[in-house]
Amino acid sequence: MKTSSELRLAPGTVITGKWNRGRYRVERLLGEGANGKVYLVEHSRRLYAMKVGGDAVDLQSEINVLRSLASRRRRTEPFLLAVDDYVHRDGKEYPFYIMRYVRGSVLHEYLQREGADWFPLVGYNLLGKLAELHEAGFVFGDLKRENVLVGSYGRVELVDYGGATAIGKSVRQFTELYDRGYWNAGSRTAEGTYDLFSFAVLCLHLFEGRRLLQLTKTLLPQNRSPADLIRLTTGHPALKPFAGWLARALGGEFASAREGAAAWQRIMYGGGVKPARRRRSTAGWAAGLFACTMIALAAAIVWMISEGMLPTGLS
Ligand SMILES: Nc1ncnc2c1ncn2[C@@H]1O[C@H](COP(=O)(O)OP(=O)(O)OP(=O)(O)O)[C@@H](O)[C@H]1O
Repeated sequence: MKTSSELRLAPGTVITGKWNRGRYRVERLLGEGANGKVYLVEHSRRLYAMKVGGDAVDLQSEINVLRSLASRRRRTEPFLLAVDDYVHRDGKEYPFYIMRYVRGSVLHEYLQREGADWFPLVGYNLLGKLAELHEAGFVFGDLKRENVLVGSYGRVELVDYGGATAIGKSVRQFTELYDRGYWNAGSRTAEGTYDLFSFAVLCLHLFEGRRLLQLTKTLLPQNRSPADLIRLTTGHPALKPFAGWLARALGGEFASAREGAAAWQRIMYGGGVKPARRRRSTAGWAAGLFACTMIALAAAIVWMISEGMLPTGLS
Protein backbone atom coordinates (compact mmCIF):
# COMPACT_ATOMS: atom_id res chain seq x y z
CA MET A 1 0.00 0.00 0.00
CA LYS A 2 1.17 3.52 -0.78
CA THR A 3 0.22 6.73 0.96
CA SER A 4 -2.59 8.84 -0.45
CA SER A 5 -0.45 11.99 -0.28
CA GLU A 6 1.07 10.88 -3.58
CA LEU A 7 -2.37 10.41 -5.07
CA ARG A 8 -4.35 13.24 -6.64
CA LEU A 9 -7.65 12.32 -8.17
CA ALA A 10 -8.88 14.76 -10.79
CA PRO A 11 -12.62 15.45 -11.12
CA GLY A 12 -14.10 12.90 -13.53
CA THR A 13 -11.75 10.08 -12.51
CA VAL A 14 -13.64 6.81 -12.05
CA ILE A 15 -12.46 4.62 -9.17
CA THR A 16 -13.38 0.95 -9.23
CA GLY A 17 -13.05 -1.04 -6.00
CA LYS A 18 -10.73 -4.02 -6.32
CA TRP A 19 -12.91 -6.33 -4.24
CA ASN A 20 -16.51 -5.16 -4.53
CA ARG A 21 -16.21 -3.63 -8.03
CA GLY A 22 -18.20 -0.54 -6.96
CA ARG A 23 -17.63 2.41 -9.34
CA TYR A 24 -17.24 5.91 -7.94
CA ARG A 25 -16.85 9.04 -10.05
CA VAL A 26 -14.78 11.79 -8.42
CA GLU A 27 -16.56 15.17 -8.33
CA ARG A 28 -14.09 17.20 -6.26
CA LEU A 29 -11.77 17.22 -3.26
CA LEU A 30 -13.67 17.96 -0.02
CA GLY A 31 -10.72 18.20 2.30
CA GLU A 32 -7.45 16.66 3.31
CA GLY A 33 -5.55 16.07 6.50
CA ALA A 34 -2.95 13.93 8.16
CA ASN A 35 -4.93 10.72 7.65
CA GLY A 36 -5.88 11.05 4.02
CA LYS A 37 -7.89 12.89 1.40
CA VAL A 38 -11.66 13.09 1.27
CA TYR A 39 -13.39 13.38 -2.11
CA LEU A 40 -16.99 13.96 -3.09
CA VAL A 41 -17.93 11.04 -5.37
CA GLU A 42 -20.98 9.96 -7.33
CA HIS A 43 -22.20 6.36 -7.27
CA SER A 44 -25.52 5.14 -8.72
CA ARG A 45 -26.65 8.79 -9.10
CA ARG A 46 -26.07 9.57 -5.43
CA LEU A 47 -23.33 11.58 -3.77
CA TYR A 48 -20.99 10.10 -1.17
CA ALA A 49 -17.73 11.04 0.52
CA MET A 50 -14.70 8.84 -0.15
CA LYS A 51 -11.71 8.84 2.16
CA VAL A 52 -8.51 7.58 0.60
CA GLY A 53 -6.28 6.65 3.48
CA GLY A 54 -2.80 7.94 4.10
CA ASP A 55 -1.93 4.92 6.14
CA ALA A 56 -3.67 1.55 5.85
CA VAL A 57 -3.39 0.86 9.60
CA ASP A 58 -4.82 4.27 10.60
CA LEU A 59 -7.60 3.94 8.07
CA GLN A 60 -8.40 0.43 9.30
CA SER A 61 -8.81 1.66 12.86
CA GLU A 62 -11.24 4.38 11.67
CA ILE A 63 -13.15 1.72 9.76
CA ASN A 64 -13.34 -0.49 12.86
CA VAL A 65 -14.93 2.34 14.85
CA LEU A 66 -17.41 3.14 12.07
CA ARG A 67 -18.34 -0.55 11.71
CA SER A 68 -18.96 -0.84 15.38
CA LEU A 69 -21.18 2.27 15.28
CA ALA A 70 -23.07 0.93 12.24
CA SER A 71 -23.90 -2.28 14.09
CA ARG A 72 -25.61 -0.17 16.80
CA ARG A 73 -27.45 2.29 14.53
CA ARG A 74 -29.54 -0.23 12.66
CA ARG A 75 -32.52 2.03 12.23
CA THR A 76 -30.68 5.01 10.72
CA GLU A 77 -28.85 5.22 7.42
CA PRO A 78 -25.33 3.90 8.05
CA PHE A 79 -22.43 6.34 7.93
CA LEU A 80 -19.97 3.78 6.57
CA LEU A 81 -21.14 2.32 3.25
CA ALA A 82 -18.23 0.45 1.66
CA VAL A 83 -14.58 -0.41 2.23
CA ASP A 84 -12.26 -1.35 -0.62
CA ASP A 85 -8.89 -0.84 -2.32
CA TYR A 86 -8.19 1.14 -5.43
CA VAL A 87 -5.55 -0.13 -7.85
CA HIS A 88 -4.00 2.74 -9.74
CA ARG A 89 -2.99 2.15 -13.35
CA ASP A 90 0.68 2.21 -12.25
CA GLY A 91 -0.08 -0.84 -10.06
CA LYS A 92 -0.03 0.95 -6.67
CA GLU A 93 -2.86 0.19 -4.26
CA TYR A 94 -4.70 2.71 -2.09
CA PRO A 95 -7.19 1.73 0.64
CA PHE A 96 -10.42 3.75 0.75
CA TYR A 97 -13.82 3.80 2.34
CA ILE A 98 -17.12 5.32 1.30
CA MET A 99 -19.23 7.21 3.82
CA ARG A 100 -22.37 9.31 3.81
CA TYR A 101 -21.75 12.75 2.33
CA VAL A 102 -22.55 15.35 4.95
CA ARG A 103 -23.94 18.48 3.29
CA GLY A 104 -22.90 20.99 5.84
CA SER A 105 -20.36 23.43 7.12
CA VAL A 106 -17.71 23.12 9.76
CA LEU A 107 -19.07 24.20 13.14
CA HIS A 108 -17.64 27.73 13.42
CA GLU A 109 -18.67 28.64 9.86
CA TYR A 110 -22.19 27.35 10.49
CA LEU A 111 -22.57 29.51 13.61
CA GLN A 112 -21.10 32.53 11.85
CA ARG A 113 -23.63 32.15 9.03
CA GLU A 114 -26.75 31.07 10.95
CA GLY A 115 -26.10 32.93 14.21
CA ALA A 116 -25.13 32.07 17.77
CA ASP A 117 -28.80 31.26 18.58
CA TRP A 118 -28.06 27.84 17.08
CA PHE A 119 -25.25 27.11 19.54
CA PRO A 120 -27.39 25.48 22.30
CA LEU A 121 -29.12 23.09 19.88
CA VAL A 122 -25.95 22.23 17.96
CA GLY A 123 -24.12 21.70 21.28
CA TYR A 124 -26.88 19.39 22.45
CA ASN A 125 -26.80 17.39 19.21
CA LEU A 126 -23.03 17.10 19.43
CA LEU A 127 -23.26 15.81 23.00
CA GLY A 128 -25.74 13.21 21.75
CA LYS A 129 -23.24 12.07 19.11
CA LEU A 130 -20.50 11.77 21.71
CA ALA A 131 -22.78 9.83 24.05
CA GLU A 132 -23.63 7.40 21.25
CA LEU A 133 -19.93 6.87 20.50
CA HIS A 134 -19.07 6.33 24.17
CA GLU A 135 -21.88 3.84 24.52
CA ALA A 136 -20.35 1.94 21.57
CA GLY A 137 -17.08 1.72 23.58
CA PHE A 138 -15.00 4.54 22.06
CA VAL A 139 -14.05 8.11 22.78
CA PHE A 140 -13.64 10.49 19.85
CA GLY A 141 -10.27 11.82 21.05
CA ASP A 142 -9.61 14.55 18.50
CA LEU A 143 -12.67 16.73 18.96
CA LYS A 144 -12.18 20.14 17.35
CA ARG A 145 -14.14 22.65 15.25
CA GLU A 146 -13.01 21.17 11.91
CA ASN A 147 -14.24 17.68 12.84
CA VAL A 148 -17.82 18.73 13.45
CA LEU A 149 -19.99 19.25 10.38
CA VAL A 150 -23.38 20.86 10.80
CA GLY A 151 -26.18 20.39 8.30
CA SER A 152 -29.65 21.88 8.03
CA TYR A 153 -31.55 22.61 11.25
CA GLY A 154 -28.45 22.07 13.38
CA ARG A 155 -27.96 18.39 12.56
CA VAL A 156 -24.48 17.35 13.59
CA GLU A 157 -22.10 14.77 12.18
CA LEU A 158 -18.64 13.95 13.46
CA VAL A 159 -16.05 13.36 10.76
CA ASP A 160 -12.52 12.02 11.06
CA TYR A 161 -12.57 9.08 13.42
CA GLY A 162 -8.74 8.89 13.23
CA GLY A 163 -8.46 9.76 16.93
CA ALA A 164 -11.24 7.44 18.11
CA THR A 165 -9.86 5.16 20.82
CA ALA A 166 -11.29 2.19 22.67
CA ILE A 167 -12.27 3.21 26.20
CA GLY A 168 -9.48 2.59 28.69
CA LYS A 169 -6.61 2.90 26.17
CA SER A 170 -4.41 5.95 25.67
CA VAL A 171 -5.96 8.53 23.29
CA ARG A 172 -4.46 7.91 19.84
CA GLN A 173 -4.58 11.35 18.29
CA PHE A 174 -5.42 14.74 19.76
CA THR A 175 -4.99 18.47 19.20
CA GLU A 176 -3.06 20.21 22.01
CA LEU A 177 -5.50 23.07 22.54
CA TYR A 178 -8.35 20.63 23.26
CA ASP A 179 -6.30 18.10 25.23
CA ARG A 180 -6.85 17.91 28.99
CA GLY A 181 -3.25 16.71 29.45
CA TYR A 182 -2.05 19.98 27.91
CA TRP A 183 -4.12 21.93 30.46
CA ASN A 184 -2.93 19.78 33.41
CA ALA A 185 -6.52 18.71 33.91
CA GLY A 186 -6.15 14.94 33.76
CA SER A 187 -4.70 12.00 31.91
CA ARG A 188 -4.92 11.04 28.23
CA THR A 189 -6.79 7.86 29.09
CA ALA A 190 -9.74 7.37 26.76
CA GLU A 191 -12.79 7.97 28.94
CA GLY A 192 -15.98 9.97 28.44
CA THR A 193 -14.69 12.86 30.53
CA TYR A 194 -11.81 13.31 28.05
CA ASP A 195 -14.23 14.19 25.22
CA LEU A 196 -16.37 16.35 27.50
CA PHE A 197 -13.30 18.39 28.43
CA SER A 198 -12.54 18.88 24.70
CA PHE A 199 -16.19 19.77 24.10
CA ALA A 200 -15.94 22.54 26.72
CA VAL A 201 -12.74 23.90 25.14
CA LEU A 202 -14.48 23.76 21.77
CA CYS A 203 -17.25 26.01 23.16
CA LEU A 204 -14.64 28.46 24.43
CA HIS A 205 -12.83 28.34 21.09
CA LEU A 206 -16.07 29.28 19.32
CA PHE A 207 -16.79 32.41 21.35
CA GLU A 208 -13.61 33.30 23.24
CA GLY A 209 -11.06 32.15 20.67
CA ARG A 210 -8.78 35.17 21.00
CA ARG A 211 -8.54 34.99 24.80
CA LEU A 212 -8.13 31.20 24.68
CA LEU A 213 -5.23 31.37 22.23
CA GLN A 214 -3.72 34.19 24.29
CA LEU A 215 -3.58 31.82 27.29
CA THR A 216 -1.60 29.28 25.27
CA LYS A 217 0.95 31.98 24.49
CA THR A 218 1.32 33.50 27.93
CA LEU A 219 1.08 30.60 30.40
CA LEU A 220 4.08 28.41 31.15
CA PRO A 221 3.25 24.71 30.63
CA GLN A 222 3.36 23.95 34.37
CA ASN A 223 1.01 26.89 35.10
CA ARG A 224 -1.79 25.90 32.70
CA SER A 225 -4.87 24.83 34.59
CA PRO A 226 -8.61 24.29 34.08
CA ALA A 227 -9.19 27.33 36.33
CA ASP A 228 -7.83 29.55 33.54
CA LEU A 229 -10.39 28.06 31.18
CA ILE A 230 -13.22 28.35 33.68
CA ARG A 231 -12.56 32.11 33.88
CA LEU A 232 -13.40 32.35 30.16
CA THR A 233 -16.83 30.79 30.53
CA THR A 234 -18.68 33.89 31.75
CA GLY A 235 -17.50 36.54 29.29
CA HIS A 236 -19.60 35.90 26.20
CA PRO A 237 -23.44 36.07 26.26
CA ALA A 238 -23.72 32.79 24.31
CA LEU A 239 -21.63 30.95 26.90
CA LYS A 240 -23.00 32.60 30.05
CA PRO A 241 -26.07 30.33 30.54
CA PHE A 242 -23.75 27.33 30.18
CA ALA A 243 -20.94 28.63 32.43
CA GLY A 244 -21.79 26.22 35.27
CA TRP A 245 -22.07 23.31 32.83
CA LEU A 246 -18.72 24.18 31.24
CA ALA A 247 -17.02 24.39 34.64
CA ARG A 248 -18.32 20.90 35.47
CA ALA A 249 -17.09 19.49 32.14
CA LEU A 250 -13.68 21.12 32.59
CA GLY A 251 -13.52 19.63 36.09
CA GLY A 252 -14.43 16.13 34.84
CA GLU A 253 -17.60 16.07 36.93
CA PHE A 254 -20.07 14.44 34.54
CA ALA A 255 -20.36 10.69 34.89
CA SER A 256 -21.12 10.34 31.17
CA ALA A 257 -21.81 12.35 28.03
CA ARG A 258 -25.46 11.25 28.32
CA GLU A 259 -25.64 12.88 31.76
CA GLY A 260 -23.88 15.96 30.35
CA ALA A 261 -26.39 16.12 27.47
CA ALA A 262 -29.35 15.92 29.88
CA ALA A 263 -27.90 18.76 31.99
CA TRP A 264 -27.31 20.83 28.82
CA GLN A 265 -30.90 20.26 27.74
CA ARG A 266 -32.23 21.43 31.11
CA ILE A 267 -30.35 24.71 30.61
CA MET A 268 -31.73 25.05 27.07
CA TYR A 269 -35.32 24.73 28.22
CA GLY A 270 -34.90 26.41 31.58
CA GLY A 271 -35.25 29.94 30.15
CA GLY A 272 -32.54 32.47 29.48
CA VAL A 273 -31.58 30.79 26.21
CA LYS A 274 -32.95 32.21 22.96
CA PRO A 275 -34.48 29.54 20.70
CA ALA A 276 -32.77 29.05 17.32
CA ARG A 277 -34.43 30.61 14.32
CA ARG A 278 -33.49 30.28 10.68
CA ARG A 279 -32.21 33.52 9.25
CA ARG A 280 -34.27 34.73 6.33
CA SER A 281 -32.17 35.94 3.46
CA THR A 282 -32.69 39.39 1.94
CA ALA A 283 -34.04 37.66 -1.15
CA GLY A 284 -36.58 35.84 1.07
CA TRP A 285 -37.74 39.10 2.65
CA ALA A 286 -37.99 40.80 -0.74
CA ALA A 287 -40.04 37.90 -2.16
CA GLY A 288 -42.34 37.97 0.90
CA LEU A 289 -42.87 41.72 0.59
CA PHE A 290 -43.56 41.44 -3.13
CA ALA A 291 -46.16 38.66 -2.54
CA CYS A 292 -47.94 40.77 0.13
CA THR A 293 -48.03 43.79 -2.18
CA MET A 294 -49.51 41.70 -5.00
CA ILE A 295 -52.22 40.24 -2.73
CA ALA A 296 -53.16 43.75 -1.49
CA LEU A 297 -53.29 45.06 -5.07
CA ALA A 298 -55.48 42.15 -6.23
CA ALA A 299 -57.86 42.70 -3.26
CA ALA A 300 -58.09 46.43 -4.11
CA ILE A 301 -58.90 45.69 -7.77
CA VAL A 302 -61.64 43.17 -6.81
CA TRP A 303 -63.16 45.72 -4.39
CA MET A 304 -63.07 48.54 -6.97
CA ILE A 305 -64.74 46.28 -9.58
CA SER A 306 -67.44 45.24 -7.10
CA GLU A 307 -68.03 48.93 -6.27
CA GLY A 308 -68.35 49.73 -10.01
CA MET A 309 -65.29 51.94 -9.87
CA LEU A 310 -63.52 50.05 -12.68
CA PRO A 311 -64.89 48.86 -16.03
CA THR A 312 -65.21 45.05 -16.09
CA GLY A 313 -65.16 44.74 -19.89
CA LEU A 314 -65.71 46.51 -23.18
CA SER A 315 -69.36 45.58 -23.73
N1 LIG B 1 -18.53 12.55 5.23
C1 LIG B 1 -18.09 13.75 4.87
N2 LIG B 1 -18.91 14.61 4.22
C2 LIG B 1 -18.49 15.83 3.85
N3 LIG B 1 -17.24 16.31 4.08
C3 LIG B 1 -16.36 15.50 4.71
C4 LIG B 1 -16.73 14.20 5.14
N4 LIG B 1 -15.66 13.64 5.75
C5 LIG B 1 -14.68 14.55 5.70
N5 LIG B 1 -15.08 15.68 5.08
C6 LIG B 1 -14.27 16.89 4.83
O1 LIG B 1 -12.93 16.52 4.61
C7 LIG B 1 -12.06 17.12 5.60
C8 LIG B 1 -10.91 16.17 5.91
O2 LIG B 1 -11.43 14.94 6.42
P1 LIG B 1 -10.78 14.23 7.68
O3 LIG B 1 -10.79 15.20 8.82
O4 LIG B 1 -11.45 12.92 7.87
O5 LIG B 1 -9.29 14.00 7.19
P2 LIG B 1 -8.00 13.72 8.08
O6 LIG B 1 -6.89 13.41 7.14
O7 LIG B 1 -8.29 12.64 9.07
O8 LIG B 1 -7.79 15.12 8.81
P3 LIG B 1 -6.92 15.47 10.12
O9 LIG B 1 -5.57 15.91 9.64
O10 LIG B 1 -7.70 16.61 10.75
O11 LIG B 1 -6.85 14.27 10.99
C9 LIG B 1 -12.99 17.43 6.77
O12 LIG B 1 -12.52 18.50 7.56
C10 LIG B 1 -14.30 17.78 6.06
O13 LIG B 1 -14.29 19.13 5.64
